[in-house]
Amino acid sequence: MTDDVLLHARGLTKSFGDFTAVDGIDVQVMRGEAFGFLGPNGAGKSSTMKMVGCVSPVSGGELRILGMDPAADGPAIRARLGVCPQQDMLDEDLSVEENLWVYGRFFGLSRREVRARTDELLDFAQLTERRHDRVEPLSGGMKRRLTIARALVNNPEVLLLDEPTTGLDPQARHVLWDRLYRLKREGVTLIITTHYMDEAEQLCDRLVVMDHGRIVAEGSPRELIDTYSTREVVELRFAVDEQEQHVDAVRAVAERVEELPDRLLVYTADGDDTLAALHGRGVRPLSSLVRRSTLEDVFLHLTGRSLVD
Ligand SMILES: Nc1ncnc2c1ncn2[C@@H]1O[C@H](COP(=O)(O)OP(=O)(O)OP(=O)(O)O)[C@@H](O)[C@H]1O
Repeated sequence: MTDDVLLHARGLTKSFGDFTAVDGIDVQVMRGEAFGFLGPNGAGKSSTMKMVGCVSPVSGGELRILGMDPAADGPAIRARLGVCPQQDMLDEDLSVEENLWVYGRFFGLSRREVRARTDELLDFAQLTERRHDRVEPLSGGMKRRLTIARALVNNPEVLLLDEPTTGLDPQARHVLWDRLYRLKREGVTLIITTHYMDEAEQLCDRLVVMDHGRIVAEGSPRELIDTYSTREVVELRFAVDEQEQHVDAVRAVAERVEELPDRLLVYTADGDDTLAALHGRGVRPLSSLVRRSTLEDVFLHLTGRSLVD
């Protein structure tokens, strides 16, 4: 294993009694990467992150972080990690800057070091003007940015982000993504869990798709889409109760069709050609939309289910 491998997992398993939440996964994350775990709720992403964050013991298999074993070297690993858990866990009665101070002191930084770092982190989190405000009334996006700033207090080499934008509105998500791009440019390795395919596509250089504790595919977003989907997808919506009667005609012109309750997804290299062929066969949907394939299509192909089910 080289120094460039920041995370190495082989057969990594997490069990809760008889239940196996993470079922023997193999993963390698390289220094400087933005690496994602994409999967629906319950896939085992948080359980994996907690083992990587050294807050939950490994049940089986091998795990090395920064070349060290969490069972033996937990504190040494944690000192070089930043962790953003799913819940912000800020001290809401303290001010923005006090939250950073408390955390810095917790990491054993001197008062002087913490204060110097605070200015930098408030600037990074775009919270300088709110530094004296109590945390409680801040928006969800601001609290998330403060949580990330707090996780950066110890200048970590790796930042773990568990569902970083869940619950945020679109604008707040984009601000947060922008901050994460910046960290990536600065060389921080990002390990991200998400059930948002657009987040995985935007942020991740490489990712694994997880389902029921297992990895079902691995690659860059582009590679996964090229391997498991077609270039384009045509979405067809029909009048109530009419979808069923068109399915055979649609299947006759496309190699793959997925039936969702409210629409048909037609997988094709060229959406406009497919629409013309459907028209020729007398298929008249209420609406049609041609779009490019996404990781959502990859997940549907691999599992037969939608990520947001
Ligand atoms: N402490 C626990 N005890 C028992 N079962 C657990 C525990 N923690 C997680 N699980 C179960 O393990 C499975 C995986 O949970 P996990 O939180 O890792 O999934 P996830 O992919 O992160 O989903 P989510 O986004 O909902 O957190 C779920 O079925 C969950 O109920």
